[in-house]
Amino acid sequence: MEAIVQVRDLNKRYWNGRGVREVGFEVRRGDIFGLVGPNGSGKTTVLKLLTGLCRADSGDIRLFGNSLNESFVPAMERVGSMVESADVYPYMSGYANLLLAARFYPDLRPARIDEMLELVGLTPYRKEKAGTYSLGMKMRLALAAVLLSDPELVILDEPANGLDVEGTVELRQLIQHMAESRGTTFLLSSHMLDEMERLCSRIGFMHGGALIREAAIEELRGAGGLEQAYLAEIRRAREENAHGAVV
Ligand SMILES: Nc1ncnc2c1ncn2[C@@H]1O[C@H](COP(=O)(O)OP(=O)(O)OP(=O)(O)O)[C@@H](O)[C@H]1O
Repeated sequence: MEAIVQVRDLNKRYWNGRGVREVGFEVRRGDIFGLVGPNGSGKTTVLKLLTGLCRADSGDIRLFGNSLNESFVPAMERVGSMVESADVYPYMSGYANLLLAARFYPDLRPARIDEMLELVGLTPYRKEKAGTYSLGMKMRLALAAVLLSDPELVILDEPANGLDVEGTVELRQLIQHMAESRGTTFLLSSHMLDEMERLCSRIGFMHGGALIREAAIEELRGAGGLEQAYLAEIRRAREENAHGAVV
């Protein structure tokens, strides 16, 4: 399977000395790759580096084979992302928000906006100002904007944040449907281990700015599940840290 995301020796150090170091992984077409790890372990930083929201100190990022440094536009044109914020314009209706997002894609069929509103369950609220939406509804609207252009790679930071149970299940079904039917590739981060176990095909464990393990979900399920593996990995990394190992 074609590698859609290739990350090698990625380093980013913020002014306070924290960030990510020597991160490397690959995501293949149709994979649903989940990054998990404690608060501050570097998940969002990796996703920000991959979407050009911040610049790496060193390392190589390739999306669809195009280097982010050398060919940013070809690397990003088939990517949809929602990292750090699910921004919506509060004084515009849900529909108008999507209309605004659609201006970046001149070839988009107008009906696509209605389809996306239906997909994320916002059709009944399409005329209401997005400022009146709940957190979960704003998340759904932002997700609809990400999916408008039918991206081949979707990068989402904590996508289930603020979603209710039904919304979480719908999001999972939507992601799985897109991965299976269209071969859409997903790179996600989340703290919801149960959800990640149900959804993802591969998991990357982050700790202290490093990617400490990568595993197929079947391997983790066979060995007692994601939560158990997660706790064991984090404990091991902390112990190694305490003994002076670089983690
Ligand atoms: N703009 C910034 N300036 C300085 N330090 C930062 C900045 N952004 C992140 N950091 C630090 O880099 C480290 C990684 O943060 P990051 O947000 O990537 O972690 P995370 O795994 O996404 O955390 P969470 O699960 O809490 O969202 C943390 O120690 C954080 O304090």
